[in-house]
Amino acid sequence: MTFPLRIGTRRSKLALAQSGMIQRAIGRALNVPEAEIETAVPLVEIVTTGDRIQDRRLLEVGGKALFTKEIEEALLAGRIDIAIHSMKDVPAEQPEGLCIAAIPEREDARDAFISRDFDSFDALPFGARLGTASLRRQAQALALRPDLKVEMLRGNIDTRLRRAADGDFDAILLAVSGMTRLGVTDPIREKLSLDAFLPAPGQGALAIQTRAADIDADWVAALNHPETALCIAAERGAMTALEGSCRTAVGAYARIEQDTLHLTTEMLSPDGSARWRRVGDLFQPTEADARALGQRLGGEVHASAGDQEVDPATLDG
Ligand SMILES: NCc1[nH]cc(CCC(=O)O)c1CC(=O)O
Repeated sequence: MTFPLRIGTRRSKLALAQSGMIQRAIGRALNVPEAEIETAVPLVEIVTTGDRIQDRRLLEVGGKALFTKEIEEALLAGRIDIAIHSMKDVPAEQPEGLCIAAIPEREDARDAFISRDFDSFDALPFGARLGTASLRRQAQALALRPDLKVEMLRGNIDTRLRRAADGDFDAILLAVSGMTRLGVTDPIREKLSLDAFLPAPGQGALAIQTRAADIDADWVAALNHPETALCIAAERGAMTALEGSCRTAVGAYARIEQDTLHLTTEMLSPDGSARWRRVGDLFQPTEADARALGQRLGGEVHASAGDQEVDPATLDG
């Protein structure tokens, strides 16, 4: 790989924060002097169709692909060399010619409880208003507290935090990782348990996307965190089998302890009244083993949930 190594990024604060982190990590891995990083590993800002569209309904029709299309085109056309995505927003299949070359060490995978007036999820009063755009978080919250009134909360992290601070909701839920990367952790009142709020597949991890031909580039191995990659293989195996998307209440979380990978995966009905969960272990798995475990457990969950597929509601995250 020759310099410059151009990182394509959206202009959102979160995208810029994530791209900046990876820019510095690549600089360190390739021994680029601090003063030369901006020229050796430049950030190239790309405005996507998703960023341009103001109309919510059009965004819902186009889906998340609207936020990645121009970036992937720029990779394929050779205008940029690297793109960084939140793993949980990356679809199961990569476009022809592109790949996820590296997965850096995962941040905290938990969901955060944010509230102006209440210290914890359990402290919410009867009938409290909870803001989220995620069907998974809605279902998991209602499974514990069917009395809560779940309301749609859209927008970027700053917008959502402002609405929580304004008291538009009694509480909101966001990924700890996004807030940490933005450097705004003060509003977190509680980090929710991984068991009750089993995260979305890939939550807290980043995906480093390149052209398939660059998969063995020298910086790739330096950025990849093998344990995280194993966990993500398991979680995304489950996601694929569950046909998980932003429109289903699906969770999957894997961790490695003493060489053993532990995977939990589940699906819930949107109102949280039904929950199908499987757990499994593998000792010293390869990525293919981890993916196969995920597919098997996800397939079992999918089979148990049967026809009770969740309604394709207009929720995401
Ligand atoms: N659905 C939006 C989204 N996609 C990625 C993140 C940040 C968390 C991550 O990196 O996994 C968020 C915000 C959130 O869920 O709070």
